[in-house]
Amino acid sequence: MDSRDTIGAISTPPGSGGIGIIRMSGPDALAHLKAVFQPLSKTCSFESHRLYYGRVVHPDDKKNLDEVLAVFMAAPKTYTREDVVEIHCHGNFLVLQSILELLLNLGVRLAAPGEFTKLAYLNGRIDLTQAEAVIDILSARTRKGMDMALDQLGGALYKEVDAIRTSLVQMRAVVEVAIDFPDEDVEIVNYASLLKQVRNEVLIPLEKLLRQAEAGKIFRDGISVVIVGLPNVGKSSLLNTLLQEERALVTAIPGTTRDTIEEYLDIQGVPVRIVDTAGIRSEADEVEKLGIERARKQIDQADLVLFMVDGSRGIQAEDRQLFETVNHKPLLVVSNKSDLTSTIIETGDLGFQGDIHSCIYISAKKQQGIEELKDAIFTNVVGGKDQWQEEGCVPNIRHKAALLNAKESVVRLGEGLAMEATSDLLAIDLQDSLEQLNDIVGITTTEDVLDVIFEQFCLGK
Ligand SMILES: Nc1nc2c(c(=O)[nH]1)N(C=O)[C@@H](CNc1ccc(C(=O)N[C@@H](CCC(=O)O)C(=O)O)cc1)CN2
Ligand SMILES: Nc1nc2c(ncn2[C@@H]2O[C@H](COP(=O)(O)OP(=O)(O)OP(=O)(O)O)[C@@H](O)[C@H]2O)c(=O)[nH]1
Ligand SMILES: [Mg+2]
Repeated sequence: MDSRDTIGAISTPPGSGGIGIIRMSGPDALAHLKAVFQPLSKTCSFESHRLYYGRVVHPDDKKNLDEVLAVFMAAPKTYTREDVVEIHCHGNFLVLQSILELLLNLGVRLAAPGEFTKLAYLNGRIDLTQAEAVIDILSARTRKGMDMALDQLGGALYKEVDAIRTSLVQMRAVVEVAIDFPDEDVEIVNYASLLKQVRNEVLIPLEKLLRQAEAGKIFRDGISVVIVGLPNVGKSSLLNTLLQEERALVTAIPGTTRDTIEEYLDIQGVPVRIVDTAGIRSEADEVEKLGIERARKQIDQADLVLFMVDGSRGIQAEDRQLFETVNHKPLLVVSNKSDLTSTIIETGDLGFQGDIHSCIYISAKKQQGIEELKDAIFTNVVGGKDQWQEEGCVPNIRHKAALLNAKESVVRLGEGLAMEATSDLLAIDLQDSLEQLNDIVGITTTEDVLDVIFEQFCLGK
């Protein structure tokens, strides 16, 4: 990436919206704006961080491309720390494309996905965890996920990792003095106090972050829940009730759902991908058979299976046969149509080993028992509400891998201190753990890791 060129992109999603924004960053951003922008006020001096009203006009034929608001933001107080220009157009993708094309013809380079945010990171406005938080914000599917990402964007994770880093740097200085003056009479390394510092300032905070990564994982990554059962038990009705929307066709004819249907749901902050499937039966036509194949694939990938039976009919031989084929997955038995009769479903009769809470009685049609079902899903995947007591930032999978490596070195360091090992040995473990933490915040992160991170962005961010 040549820091001297000026990049540009459409920063709003394709499609129509109220406003669409084109963004440029780089030393020529203002010159390019001046080339295409015709102010409608007499006093347009492009003062930094001021919106100006005007038109974008083609420099050659003076064709009016749109009525816009434009802003110039002078470096370094900008998103990228370079000069930034935004042109706020009407939210029509054709308008945005023609203006972007004009700018590209003037010499602007089309930005790579995430390049604006990468500049913000490379120019030191944010650290790598904050850049990653921007991705999480764009992809958050629940308010809780959003809140977690905003905390991280605010530097919550950076601060915790940085505090541990500071402590390691301090200890390294002590140990290095000892390496430089090996014959010093006074004992430079106080093993007992260093050991205490390692435990309190490094090991305990590392373990806390690792616990938070584990507990928060579900809110970050979400889960996949698939509704499985014989035809006509009410699977699609449940999907519709959960979504509060007539998403799937519901009829009294068995075999209504042919393809799998997936949607997203927020269950107490957990992003849940919920999949409705074709009812599974042996005598199925060609199309239905393909649907059943798809259902099987979804079951394989699912974190949780909702095994639905028609409670008004009780458990049938076919239910039992189907159950055997999904019994290896984590599952909840859902007895539907509780509005008709209140048969007690013996989950043992299915061959189910779970506890009695594993059968939930609902009426998808009358919307009864739905909250209980959501609670059961939440408890099943989070393992009871008590486990999510700890607040605080949630390291992602990349951070977690580095934290585990850091912990390994720190444990070794602790052992070294307990044995009063030589300073150069201690220094190696100190350095190893420090490097892992440097990787998290992006001090020493390699180019290929950065590529993987910033490729996840969409264009214009
Ligand atoms: N129009 C618009 N809206 C937007 C953004 C944007 O770039 N443009 N954002 C981004 O995509 C987000 C806001 N994030 C931003 C973060 C930092 C700065 C920024 O200029 N920071 C300067 C301080 C500016 C000041 O103090 O006035 C800095 O940190 O030095 C701007 C936007 C969401 N909304
Ligand atoms: N009384 C009653 N009827 C229900 C309930 N849920 C679904 N039904 C009815 O059961 C029939 C089948 O419902 P669907 O939701 O289409 O069942 P499905 O499991 O998706 O069926 P397939 O797609 O064919 O596998 C429809 O006539 C629904 O109105 C319920 O809770 N109570
Ligand atoms: Mg259906």
